[in-house]
Amino acid sequence: MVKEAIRVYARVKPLGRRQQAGIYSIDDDEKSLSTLEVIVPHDLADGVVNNKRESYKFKFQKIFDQEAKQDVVFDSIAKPVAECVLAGYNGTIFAYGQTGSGKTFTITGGAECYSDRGIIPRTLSYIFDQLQKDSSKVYTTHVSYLEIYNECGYDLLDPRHEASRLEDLPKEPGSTTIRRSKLHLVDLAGSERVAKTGVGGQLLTEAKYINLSLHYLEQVIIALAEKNRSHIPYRNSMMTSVLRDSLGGNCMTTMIAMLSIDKRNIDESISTCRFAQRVALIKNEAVLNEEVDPRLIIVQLKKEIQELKDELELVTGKQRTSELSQEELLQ
Ligand SMILES: Nc1ncnc2c1ncn2[C@@H]1O[C@H](COP(=O)(O)OP(=O)(O)OP(=O)(O)O)[C@@H](O)[C@H]1O
Repeated sequence: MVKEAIRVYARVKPLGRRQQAGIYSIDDDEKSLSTLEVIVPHDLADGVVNNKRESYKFKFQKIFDQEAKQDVVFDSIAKPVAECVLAGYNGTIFAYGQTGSGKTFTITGGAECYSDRGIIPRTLSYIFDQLQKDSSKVYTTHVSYLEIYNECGYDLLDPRHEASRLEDLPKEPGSTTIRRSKLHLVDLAGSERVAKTGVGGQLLTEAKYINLSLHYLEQVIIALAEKNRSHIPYRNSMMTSVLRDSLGGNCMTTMIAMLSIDKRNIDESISTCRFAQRVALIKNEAVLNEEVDPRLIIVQLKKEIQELKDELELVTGKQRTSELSQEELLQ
């Protein structure tokens, strides 16, 4: 069993041409955790004397700055998780942050050039490369691509694109393998509050669902970070039900906090960092998912029975039939 806290990384999205950077600094220590310091200057509109905090410091496993390329992010964050999955542990990587902070770019990738591909394509090709190299084992893989929209699940690999209930969505069972592991690569919805989005109609309904499911995710995180909490409210939303194992369970989990250091988005970035610090308190216990395969046991038992039958026939000279007698059938 491997007991370790959820690993929390941060990635700073490059500034757009018209954006102005807020004041921040990164203290990237190779040997220990990295620190992000965000400075929010006092606003004179709040009065000359005010006690608002000016400097906020947050610790991360590592912080990827605006220059960080996709291959570096994959090597540091996703490769170790893929290695664990190949060894038989469950793994999850999820990206959290406000709209436009780079979650999809990091998890799926950008469409402009091949080197912009993100964690999903890189992890899949890495896993399949490793499977091909290892001829000593038999591997079975199941892939599902799930979208949760307004509390309904959609299997994106199913051309019918119909809404499904959680029980009906494809699972990754792997029941014929001896070691089975699940890998979740998750791109969450934007984390900003409904009030800030200023939308109505269908978009408002969507924003409310997003807020609600992120709210339930937050509740689960808070409950998990508290010591001695016996009830964790996983069943409140589809997302927390799906991620149940990944959060506070049998999984090696990694979170990427996506930060936009544009001046206007500093408040949202600070709230993303606060959320990340709570997530970093959660400890998961990953166990090797090793089990005896019932199909292999049946094959082994059949072989043993045949050998015993042959032996008996040799000793008694009588051939035994496997057909049941009338008496046995009636029992
Ligand atoms: N590290 C990066 N380098 C270059 N471009 C980036 C980077 N991160 C994000 N972008 C670009 O910024 C834009 C917004 O990013 P993205 O769509 O990934 O945000 P998001 O957090 O997934 O937003 P939403 O919550 O709306 O899904 C995209 O055009 C994306 O290509």
